[in-house]
Amino acid sequence: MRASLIQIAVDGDEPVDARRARAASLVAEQRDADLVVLPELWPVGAFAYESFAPEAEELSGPTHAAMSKAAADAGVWLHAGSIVERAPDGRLYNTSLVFSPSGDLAATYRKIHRFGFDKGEAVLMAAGDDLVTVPVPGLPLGLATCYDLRFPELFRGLVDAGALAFAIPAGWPARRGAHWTLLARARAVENQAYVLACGTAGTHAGIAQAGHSLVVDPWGEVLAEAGEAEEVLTVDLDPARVTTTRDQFPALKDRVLGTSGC
Ligand SMILES: NC(=O)CCC(=O)C(=O)O
Repeated sequence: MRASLIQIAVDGDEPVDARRARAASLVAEQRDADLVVLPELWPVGAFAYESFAPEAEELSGPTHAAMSKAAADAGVWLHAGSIVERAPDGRLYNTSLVFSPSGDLAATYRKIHRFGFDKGEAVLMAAGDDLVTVPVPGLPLGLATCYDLRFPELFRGLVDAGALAFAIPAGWPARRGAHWTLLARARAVENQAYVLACGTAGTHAGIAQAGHSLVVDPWGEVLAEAGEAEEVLTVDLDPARVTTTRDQFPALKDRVLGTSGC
């Protein structure tokens, strides 16, 4: 199984429509991949809070249309990163869209842990409350978004739901780049699962992005890591590696339920 992570640059001076068209053509080029992953809120920028409401879309909006076509053109499973979703009740969500190779919307995930404490996403958006896995053949994917990476209990829940890999789109700032790589490896090691962590490059709303998208195997080894600039990271995954890791070092079986509060 080949995965491509598209670490697209999200710069404030590029119009959203132009970036959407650019992302669609980058996805459509990934015909050799089985699975393609884009970052969090790449149309608008994860820290461009003032643009959230004006650029919010319905689930069936312009990003859905462009990504559905791109997935079908390339014939890939596409985790299209996330959009600012305007729900029918008017609330905004940070919502990930996953498309099948025929371009059908296979899953959505509304980010559970919102970033910003008492401002930004945490006050502008509503929180999701559903764990989501996607039955990608051979490699069931658990979904999480950016700040979710700091909450290990979410990932345990995804493992219990059958995930062998986690897809984590992000808009992670450069100033906490060390946390990004450390936490991505930790989630892989403790859950004995692949981590596909796709961030953004560029600078928007004055926040330089970390880049450094990475793919980590179930033993915690970094298989590939991007630099700071826009880049497509391609890596071959072996789903059997998850089961052999879990069989040969069966730490997940030693969990003592009830001690973690979940
Ligand atoms: N968009 C985000 O969720 C940012 C998360 C972040 O900056 C952090 O966890 O640190």
